[in-house]
Amino acid sequence: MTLVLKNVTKQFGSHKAVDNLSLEIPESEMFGFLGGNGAGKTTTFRMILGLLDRTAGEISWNGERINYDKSHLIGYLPEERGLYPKLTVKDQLIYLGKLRGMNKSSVVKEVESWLERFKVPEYMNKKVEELSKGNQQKIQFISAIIHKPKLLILDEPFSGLDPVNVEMLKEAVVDLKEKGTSIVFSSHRMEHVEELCEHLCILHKGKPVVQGSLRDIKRSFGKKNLIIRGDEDFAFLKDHPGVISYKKYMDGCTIQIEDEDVSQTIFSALQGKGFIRKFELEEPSLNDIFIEKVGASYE
Ligand SMILES: Nc1ncnc2c1ncn2[C@@H]1O[C@H](COP(=O)(O)OP(=O)(O)OP(=O)(O)O)[C@@H](O)[C@H]1O
Repeated sequence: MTLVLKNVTKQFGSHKAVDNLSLEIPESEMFGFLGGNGAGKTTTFRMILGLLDRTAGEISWNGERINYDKSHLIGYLPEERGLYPKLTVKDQLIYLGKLRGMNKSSVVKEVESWLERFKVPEYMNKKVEELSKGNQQKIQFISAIIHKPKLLILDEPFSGLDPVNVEMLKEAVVDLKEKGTSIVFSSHRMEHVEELCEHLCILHKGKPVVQGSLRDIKRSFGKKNLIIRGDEDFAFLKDHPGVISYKKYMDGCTIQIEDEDVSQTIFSALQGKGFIRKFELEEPSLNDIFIEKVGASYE
Protein backbone atom coordinates (compact mmCIF):
# COMPACT_ATOMS: atom_id res chain seq x y z
CA MET A 1 0.00 0.00 0.00
CA THR A 2 2.58 2.57 -1.04
CA LEU A 3 1.52 6.19 -1.44
CA VAL A 4 3.29 7.76 -4.41
CA LEU A 5 3.38 11.41 -5.47
CA LYS A 6 5.09 12.07 -8.77
CA ASN A 7 5.96 15.60 -9.86
CA VAL A 8 2.88 17.02 -8.20
CA THR A 9 2.18 20.72 -8.69
CA LYS A 10 -0.71 22.89 -7.53
CA GLN A 11 -1.13 26.35 -8.84
CA PHE A 12 -3.60 28.91 -7.49
CA GLY A 13 -3.68 31.58 -10.19
CA SER A 14 -0.06 32.42 -10.79
CA HIS A 15 1.02 31.17 -7.35
CA LYS A 16 2.57 27.71 -7.11
CA ALA A 17 1.47 26.39 -3.72
CA VAL A 18 3.10 23.00 -4.41
CA ASP A 19 5.91 22.82 -6.92
CA ASN A 20 7.00 19.54 -8.50
CA LEU A 21 6.80 17.40 -5.38
CA SER A 22 7.70 13.70 -5.55
CA LEU A 23 7.39 11.40 -2.55
CA GLU A 24 7.05 7.72 -1.78
CA ILE A 25 5.56 6.56 1.51
CA PRO A 26 5.61 2.80 2.09
CA GLU A 27 3.14 0.81 4.16
CA SER A 28 3.37 1.02 7.94
CA GLU A 29 5.57 4.06 7.81
CA MET A 30 5.36 7.30 9.76
CA PHE A 31 6.26 10.14 7.45
CA GLY A 32 6.84 13.71 8.65
CA PHE A 33 5.88 16.64 6.55
CA LEU A 34 7.49 19.86 7.68
CA GLY A 35 7.39 23.39 6.44
CA GLY A 36 6.80 26.94 7.55
CA ASN A 37 3.43 28.66 7.30
CA GLY A 38 2.14 28.57 3.77
CA ALA A 39 4.72 26.00 2.63
CA GLY A 40 2.09 23.84 0.94
CA LYS A 41 1.48 21.03 3.43
CA THR A 42 -2.30 21.26 3.69
CA THR A 43 -2.60 21.74 -0.07
CA THR A 44 -0.61 18.51 -0.57
CA PHE A 45 -2.85 16.61 1.85
CA ARG A 46 -5.97 17.84 0.08
CA MET A 47 -4.58 16.67 -3.24
CA ILE A 48 -3.66 13.26 -1.81
CA LEU A 49 -7.22 12.87 -0.54
CA GLY A 50 -8.75 14.00 -3.81
CA LEU A 51 -10.35 17.06 -2.17
CA LEU A 52 -8.40 19.35 -4.48
CA ASP A 53 -7.40 18.79 -8.10
CA ARG A 54 -3.76 18.80 -9.05
CA THR A 55 -2.46 21.20 -11.68
CA ALA A 56 0.09 18.58 -12.75
CA GLY A 57 1.59 15.27 -11.63
CA GLU A 58 0.31 11.93 -10.41
CA ILE A 59 -0.82 10.65 -7.02
CA SER A 60 -1.52 6.99 -6.39
CA TRP A 61 -2.02 4.69 -3.46
CA ASN A 62 -1.27 1.07 -4.14
CA GLY A 63 -1.28 2.00 -7.80
CA GLU A 64 -4.76 3.55 -7.74
CA ARG A 65 -6.25 7.00 -7.28
CA ILE A 66 -7.75 7.85 -3.93
CA ASN A 67 -11.42 8.69 -4.19
CA TYR A 68 -14.62 8.40 -2.24
CA ASP A 69 -14.90 4.62 -2.50
CA LYS A 70 -11.72 4.30 -0.43
CA SER A 71 -12.96 6.48 2.43
CA HIS A 72 -13.32 3.46 4.74
CA LEU A 73 -9.56 2.87 4.33
CA ILE A 74 -8.48 6.44 4.95
CA GLY A 75 -8.45 8.68 7.99
CA TYR A 76 -7.98 12.43 7.93
CA LEU A 77 -7.54 14.93 10.72
CA PRO A 78 -7.97 18.25 8.91
CA GLU A 79 -6.24 21.42 9.92
CA GLU A 80 -9.53 23.23 10.33
CA ARG A 81 -11.09 21.15 13.06
CA GLY A 82 -14.81 20.77 12.74
CA LEU A 83 -17.21 18.75 14.81
CA TYR A 84 -20.92 19.35 15.25
CA PRO A 85 -21.07 21.38 18.47
CA LYS A 86 -24.62 20.41 19.44
CA LEU A 87 -24.19 16.67 19.05
CA THR A 88 -22.96 14.46 21.84
CA VAL A 89 -19.58 12.81 21.41
CA LYS A 90 -21.32 9.46 21.06
CA ASP A 91 -23.83 10.57 18.39
CA GLN A 92 -21.12 12.46 16.54
CA LEU A 93 -18.84 9.45 16.35
CA ILE A 94 -21.66 7.04 15.50
CA TYR A 95 -22.55 9.30 12.58
CA LEU A 96 -18.97 9.54 11.34
CA GLY A 97 -18.28 5.84 11.92
CA LYS A 98 -21.36 4.89 9.92
CA LEU A 99 -20.19 7.06 7.04
CA ARG A 100 -17.13 4.84 6.95
CA GLY A 101 -19.11 1.64 6.85
CA MET A 102 -19.17 0.72 10.55
CA ASN A 103 -22.24 -0.43 12.45
CA LYS A 104 -23.46 1.34 15.57
CA SER A 105 -22.39 -1.26 18.11
CA SER A 106 -18.85 -1.52 16.78
CA VAL A 107 -18.55 2.29 16.81
CA VAL A 108 -19.74 2.46 20.42
CA LYS A 109 -17.28 -0.25 21.44
CA GLU A 110 -14.41 1.58 19.79
CA VAL A 111 -15.45 4.95 21.24
CA GLU A 112 -15.63 3.50 24.74
CA SER A 113 -12.20 2.05 24.45
CA TRP A 114 -10.66 5.24 23.00
CA LEU A 115 -12.29 7.53 25.58
CA GLU A 116 -11.00 5.21 28.27
CA ARG A 117 -7.52 5.29 26.75
CA PHE A 118 -7.60 9.09 26.53
CA LYS A 119 -8.78 9.20 30.16
CA VAL A 120 -12.07 10.95 29.38
CA PRO A 121 -14.75 8.21 29.58
CA GLU A 122 -17.19 10.78 31.04
CA TYR A 123 -17.34 12.60 27.70
CA MET A 124 -19.39 9.92 25.97
CA ASN A 125 -22.70 11.72 26.42
CA LYS A 126 -21.43 15.30 26.56
CA LYS A 127 -22.09 17.74 23.79
CA VAL A 128 -19.00 18.62 21.77
CA GLU A 129 -19.47 22.33 22.58
CA GLU A 130 -19.11 21.53 26.29
CA LEU A 131 -15.54 20.27 25.79
CA SER A 132 -12.38 22.33 25.82
CA LYS A 133 -10.60 22.86 22.51
CA GLY A 134 -7.89 20.32 23.31
CA ASN A 135 -10.45 17.72 24.31
CA GLN A 136 -12.45 18.39 21.15
CA GLN A 137 -9.26 17.66 19.29
CA LYS A 138 -8.96 14.28 20.97
CA ILE A 139 -12.51 13.50 19.85
CA GLN A 140 -11.68 14.60 16.33
CA PHE A 141 -8.61 12.37 16.40
CA ILE A 142 -10.84 9.45 17.43
CA SER A 143 -13.15 10.27 14.53
CA ALA A 144 -10.17 10.04 12.14
CA ILE A 145 -9.07 6.60 13.31
CA ILE A 146 -12.22 4.89 14.60
CA HIS A 147 -12.52 2.78 11.44
CA LYS A 148 -8.88 1.61 11.64
CA PRO A 149 -7.71 3.24 8.42
CA LYS A 150 -4.80 1.88 6.38
CA LEU A 151 -3.69 5.40 5.51
CA LEU A 152 -3.91 8.21 8.04
CA ILE A 153 -3.26 11.86 7.29
CA LEU A 154 -2.88 14.15 10.27
CA ASP A 155 -2.59 17.89 9.73
CA GLU A 156 -0.87 19.33 12.81
CA PRO A 157 -2.22 16.65 15.16
CA PHE A 158 -0.45 17.92 18.27
CA SER A 159 -1.12 21.63 17.99
CA GLY A 160 -3.04 23.12 20.89
CA LEU A 161 -2.59 20.09 23.15
CA ASP A 162 -0.96 20.14 26.55
CA PRO A 163 2.16 17.97 27.03
CA VAL A 164 0.24 15.10 28.67
CA ASN A 165 -2.23 14.95 25.81
CA VAL A 166 0.57 15.24 23.24
CA GLU A 167 2.16 12.12 24.76
CA MET A 168 -1.17 10.29 24.76
CA LEU A 169 -1.76 11.07 21.11
CA LYS A 170 1.81 10.20 20.15
CA GLU A 171 1.47 6.79 21.77
CA ALA A 172 -1.79 6.22 19.94
CA VAL A 173 -0.18 7.15 16.63
CA VAL A 174 2.78 4.84 17.24
CA ASP A 175 0.40 1.96 18.07
CA LEU A 176 -1.52 2.53 14.84
CA LYS A 177 1.70 2.51 12.87
CA GLU A 178 2.79 -0.72 14.51
CA LYS A 179 -0.51 -2.29 13.54
CA GLY A 180 0.19 -1.45 9.89
CA THR A 181 -1.29 2.01 9.26
CA SER A 182 0.77 4.35 7.08
CA ILE A 183 0.77 7.76 8.66
CA VAL A 184 1.64 11.11 7.16
CA PHE A 185 1.62 14.03 9.51
CA SER A 186 2.51 17.67 9.28
CA SER A 187 4.01 19.66 12.07
CA HIS A 188 5.85 22.81 12.91
CA ARG A 189 7.39 21.02 15.86
CA MET A 190 10.68 19.50 14.82
CA GLU A 191 11.07 17.41 17.95
CA HIS A 192 7.84 15.54 17.24
CA VAL A 193 9.02 14.58 13.78
CA GLU A 194 12.45 13.73 15.13
CA GLU A 195 10.92 11.41 17.66
CA LEU A 196 8.35 9.70 15.47
CA CYS A 197 9.45 9.61 11.84
CA GLU A 198 11.95 7.54 9.91
CA HIS A 199 11.46 9.60 6.78
CA LEU A 200 10.53 13.22 6.23
CA CYS A 201 10.27 16.04 3.80
CA ILE A 202 10.74 19.73 4.47
CA LEU A 203 8.70 21.85 2.10
CA HIS A 204 9.60 25.43 1.44
CA LYS A 205 7.45 27.60 -0.81
CA GLY A 206 5.96 24.44 -2.26
CA LYS A 207 9.30 22.81 -3.04
CA PRO A 208 10.94 19.95 -1.17
CA VAL A 209 14.22 21.34 0.19
CA VAL A 210 15.17 18.40 2.39
CA GLN A 211 13.95 14.87 1.85
CA GLY A 212 14.93 11.37 2.93
CA SER A 213 15.56 9.34 6.04
CA LEU A 214 16.10 11.26 9.25
CA ARG A 215 19.40 9.47 9.81
CA ASP A 216 20.78 10.25 6.33
CA ILE A 217 19.59 13.86 6.51
CA LYS A 218 21.41 14.38 9.79
CA ARG A 219 24.57 12.65 8.58
CA SER A 220 24.74 14.52 5.32
CA PHE A 221 24.23 17.86 7.06
CA GLY A 222 27.83 17.46 8.25
CA LYS A 223 27.90 19.97 11.05
CA LYS A 224 27.57 18.78 14.59
CA ASN A 225 26.71 20.30 17.94
CA LEU A 226 29.11 20.27 20.83
CA ILE A 227 27.55 20.72 24.24
CA ILE A 228 29.87 21.98 26.95
CA ARG A 229 28.81 22.55 30.54
CA GLY A 230 31.07 24.00 33.20
CA ASP A 231 31.69 27.15 35.21
CA GLU A 232 34.30 28.70 32.93
CA ASP A 233 33.66 31.47 30.46
CA PHE A 234 33.87 29.62 27.16
CA ALA A 235 33.50 32.70 24.96
CA PHE A 236 37.10 32.30 23.74
CA LEU A 237 35.90 29.27 21.74
CA LYS A 238 33.98 31.58 19.37
CA ASP A 239 37.25 32.16 17.50
CA HIS A 240 38.41 28.56 17.62
CA PRO A 241 39.06 27.17 14.13
CA GLY A 242 36.12 25.12 12.85
CA VAL A 243 33.51 26.77 15.11
CA ILE A 244 30.50 27.93 13.10
CA SER A 245 28.34 29.36 15.82
CA TYR A 246 28.41 29.81 19.56
CA LYS A 247 25.44 29.95 21.90
CA LYS A 248 25.92 30.87 25.54
CA TYR A 249 23.90 29.15 28.26
CA MET A 250 23.75 29.91 31.99
CA ASP A 251 25.84 26.85 32.70
CA GLY A 252 28.04 26.65 29.62
CA CYS A 253 27.62 26.79 25.87
CA THR A 254 26.52 24.87 22.79
CA ILE A 255 28.73 25.22 19.76
CA GLN A 256 28.08 24.29 16.18
CA ILE A 257 31.24 22.83 14.66
CA GLU A 258 32.26 21.88 11.15
CA ASP A 259 33.09 18.25 11.91
CA GLU A 260 34.05 15.78 14.58
CA ASP A 261 37.76 16.62 14.40
CA VAL A 262 37.04 20.13 15.69
CA SER A 263 35.74 18.61 18.93
CA GLN A 264 39.19 17.07 19.49
CA THR A 265 40.97 20.39 19.16
CA ILE A 266 38.41 22.06 21.42
CA PHE A 267 38.88 19.28 23.95
CA SER A 268 42.62 20.03 23.97
CA ALA A 269 41.97 23.77 24.24
CA LEU A 270 39.90 23.15 27.36
CA GLN A 271 42.66 21.28 29.20
CA GLY A 272 43.56 23.09 32.40
CA LYS A 273 40.54 25.41 32.11
CA GLY A 274 38.74 24.15 35.19
CA PHE A 275 36.09 21.53 35.75
CA ILE A 276 33.99 20.52 32.73
CA ARG A 277 30.76 18.83 33.77
CA LYS A 278 29.69 17.84 30.29
CA PHE A 279 31.39 17.53 26.94
CA GLU A 280 29.13 15.89 24.41
CA LEU A 281 29.06 15.70 20.66
CA GLU A 282 25.57 15.50 19.12
CA GLU A 283 24.09 15.10 15.67
CA PRO A 284 22.52 18.35 14.45
CA SER A 285 18.90 18.68 15.46
CA LEU A 286 16.17 18.86 12.87
CA ASN A 287 15.61 22.35 14.17
CA ASP A 288 19.17 23.33 13.14
CA ILE A 289 18.59 21.82 9.71
CA PHE A 290 15.21 23.50 9.26
CA ILE A 291 16.55 26.89 10.27
CA GLU A 292 19.46 26.62 7.86
CA LYS A 293 17.41 25.36 4.90
CA VAL A 294 14.30 27.46 5.41
CA GLY A 295 15.05 30.18 7.92
CA ALA A 296 17.38 32.27 5.77
CA SER A 297 14.63 33.16 3.32
CA TYR A 298 12.48 34.64 6.13
CA GLU A 299 14.91 37.52 6.46
N1 LIG B 1 -7.87 27.81 -1.98
C1 LIG B 1 -6.77 28.56 -2.13
N2 LIG B 1 -6.75 29.60 -2.98
C2 LIG B 1 -5.64 30.36 -3.16
N3 LIG B 1 -4.48 30.13 -2.52
C3 LIG B 1 -4.44 29.12 -1.66
C4 LIG B 1 -5.57 28.27 -1.41
N4 LIG B 1 -5.23 27.33 -0.49
C5 LIG B 1 -3.94 27.58 -0.17
N5 LIG B 1 -3.47 28.65 -0.86
C6 LIG B 1 -2.09 29.18 -0.80
O1 LIG B 1 -1.20 28.10 -1.00
C7 LIG B 1 -0.06 28.23 -0.17
C8 LIG B 1 0.12 26.97 0.64
O2 LIG B 1 -0.91 26.90 1.62
P1 LIG B 1 -1.07 25.67 2.60
O3 LIG B 1 -2.31 25.89 3.41
O4 LIG B 1 -0.97 24.41 1.83
O5 LIG B 1 0.23 25.81 3.53
P2 LIG B 1 0.63 25.03 4.86
O6 LIG B 1 2.01 24.52 4.64
O7 LIG B 1 -0.41 24.04 5.22
O8 LIG B 1 0.68 26.24 5.89
P3 LIG B 1 0.36 26.33 7.49
O9 LIG B 1 1.51 25.66 8.17
O10 LIG B 1 0.36 27.79 7.71
O11 LIG B 1 -0.94 25.66 7.73
C9 LIG B 1 -0.25 29.50 0.64
O12 LIG B 1 0.45 30.54 0.02
C10 LIG B 1 -1.75 29.73 0.57
O13 LIG B 1 -2.06 31.10 0.66
